[in-house]
Amino acid sequence: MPEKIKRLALIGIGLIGSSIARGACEYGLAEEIVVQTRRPETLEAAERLGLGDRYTLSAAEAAEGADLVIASVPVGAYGAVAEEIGPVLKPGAIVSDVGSVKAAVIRQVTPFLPEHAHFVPAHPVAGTEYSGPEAGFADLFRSRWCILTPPEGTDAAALASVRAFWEGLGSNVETMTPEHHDMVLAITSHVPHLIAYNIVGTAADLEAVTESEVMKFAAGGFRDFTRIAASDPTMWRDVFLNNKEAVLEMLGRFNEDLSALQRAIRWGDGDALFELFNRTRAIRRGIIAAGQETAEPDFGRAAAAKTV
Ligand SMILES: NC(=O)c1ccc[n+]([C@@H]2O[C@H](COP(=O)([O-])OP(=O)(O)OC[C@H]3O[C@@H](n4cnc5c(N)ncnc54)[C@H](O)[C@@H]3O)[C@@H](O)[C@H]2O)c1
Ligand SMILES: O=C(O)C(=O)C[C@]1(C(=O)O)C=C[C@@H](O)C=C1
Repeated sequence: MPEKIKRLALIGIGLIGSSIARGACEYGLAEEIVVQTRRPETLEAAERLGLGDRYTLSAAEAAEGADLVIASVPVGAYGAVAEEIGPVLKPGAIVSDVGSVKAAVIRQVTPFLPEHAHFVPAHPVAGTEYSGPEAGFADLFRSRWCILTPPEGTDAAALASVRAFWEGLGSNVETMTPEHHDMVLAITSHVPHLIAYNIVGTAADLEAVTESEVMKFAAGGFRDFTRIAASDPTMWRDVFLNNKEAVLEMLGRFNEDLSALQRAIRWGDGDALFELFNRTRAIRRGIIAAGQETAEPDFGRAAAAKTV
């Protein structure tokens, strides 16, 4: 059991912030939780759901006197949050985030934090296509990776404290550089989302495919793409704008491999197609065998449905 955080401030209380609140409460990780969000309606929803002990619309008020501040806002908004909370952070306060992109968030946040505070960037690699405080659930992070990307010279005790917090939520914690994180996540998360947005957009644009037909025949693969393509537009706009280089690099590789597949189809090269499909099937089976995924993933839908 990690040492309890005395005062935990949560800035932003959507899917991720509210899941942290629920998990921290369920696993007894904090003595007091202060919840902040910008919109009164969202704050009221958080209060109705009992996600914290105190509620405020001011990030500075939430962060004042907090031992650990975790911001869970869109990737493009962390700088503004840091600017607001920087002046009120107490000596030794730890600031963290959950952004899906790391280098850009570190660039935004660092200039606004005082010397006496510690910044430990984090990214829980767990989510769903839902957003808002109702969508969260305590076990979202259980058995999922949480990647910490501490800048050089990060205070060891602050790093240990953030690691213990995420382990307390059930995550497996790994550390890496922000640049490496952004490259890995570009291919495992960001490009897959772009592909989903693109294929659903293309299908919807095709004249012959009316919206009702898209829904009517969306039973298998396409339906899975529509789930991903339902993810929050603000969040994903910010991810692509802030991980531009890595995404463009991975898209280049992706396009080359897609052209090779196009060529194999054009020239009837069944062996090339079979070899790739066989290899990718083995990858999926390896993931299931390693216990990282069930054969029929539910992506937290059952848990989210209970709370909505
Ligand atoms: N959704 C996922 O699957 C997932 C997974 C891991 C990490 N993340 C990261 O978590 C963060 C939050 O995502 P989420 O899914 O909880 O989103 P969400 O839309 O459910 O919640 C976002 C929260 O940020 C607040 N917010 C929105 N714009 C803001 C702004 N300009 N300034 C201050 N606050 C603002 C909203 O009021 C809300 O409280 C993002 O950085 C995202 O990259 C998301
Ligand atoms: O399961 C989903 O719906 C997700 O998209 C979660 C997912 C992912 O790509 O794996 C999305 C973005 C986050 O930064 C981390 C996790």
